[in-house]
Amino acid sequence: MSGPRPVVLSGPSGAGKSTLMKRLMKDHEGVFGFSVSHTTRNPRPGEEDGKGLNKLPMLLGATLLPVADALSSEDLEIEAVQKGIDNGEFIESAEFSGNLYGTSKAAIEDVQAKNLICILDVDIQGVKRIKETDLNPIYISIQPPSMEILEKRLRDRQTESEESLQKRLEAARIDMELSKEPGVFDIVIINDDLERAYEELKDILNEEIQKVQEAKS
Ligand SMILES: Nc1nc2c(ncn2[C@@H]2O[C@H](COP(=O)(O)OP(=O)(O)O)[C@@H](O)[C@H]2O)c(=O)[nH]1
Ligand SMILES: Nc1ncnc2c1ncn2[C@@H]1O[C@H](COP(=O)(O)OP(=O)(O)O)[C@@H](O)[C@H]1O
Repeated sequence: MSGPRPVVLSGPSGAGKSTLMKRLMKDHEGVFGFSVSHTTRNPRPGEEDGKGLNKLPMLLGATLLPVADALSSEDLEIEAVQKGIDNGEFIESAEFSGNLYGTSKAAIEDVQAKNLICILDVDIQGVKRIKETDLNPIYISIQPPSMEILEKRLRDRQTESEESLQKRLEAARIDMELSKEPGVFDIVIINDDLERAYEELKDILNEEIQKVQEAKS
């Protein structure tokens, strides 16, 4: 299959991946599609199940399984995701900050079937797992200018409890180190000034964007 290459966007929570991705999708209508992740994390206000532009639509695992009195609905969701993973329905999965996240093969196929550039937002563990597959995406890391600025952005976003925020900062330290390893990412973009970071992102994707636009015209 010779559709457009997918794009993996990775980097610490709070680095600005969603902000950049939403802008990219808005400015290039009909070019990108988002690989909708499955997760056991609780939805944030404004996030809706199964809707592409909302960051992380949830897998309502409980609806996929027979009712089991002994299990809470959260357990059922975890079990459903785990079952999908065990059945080989996921290209990758990882635990992040106490929650399970995964990319189903169907999520990617849905986007690729429309000949769109598939964007995957995954953590560094996901990047490593995707490297073992034949997906062949462009690997992009979005990094904050510093830990201090990252913490401020995460606090200002007001989406996390103190505990969740600390877990994200801990994961960010690891991510920032690993992203420096040569050969992991095609490009590391420091999201200091949003405009400049966005221009850099568009530049690296320019060739694939043009391919999709030409195929449509
Ligand atoms: N491996 C993997 N990581 C994911 C997936 N979806 C989201 N993530 C990562 O999980 C982390 C937390 O994501 P999220 O809960 O959306 O929080 P946010 O990044 O702070 O908005 C981020 O590093 C995401 O890149 C997925 O399907 N697989
Ligand atoms: N370049 C930037 N300058 C200042 N604030 C930013 C910048 N990029 C993103 N933000 C803000 O930082 C917060 C985290 O960004 P977000 O896109 O949610 O990160 P991620 O998806 O990587 O977790 C958001 O509140 C966003 O508005």
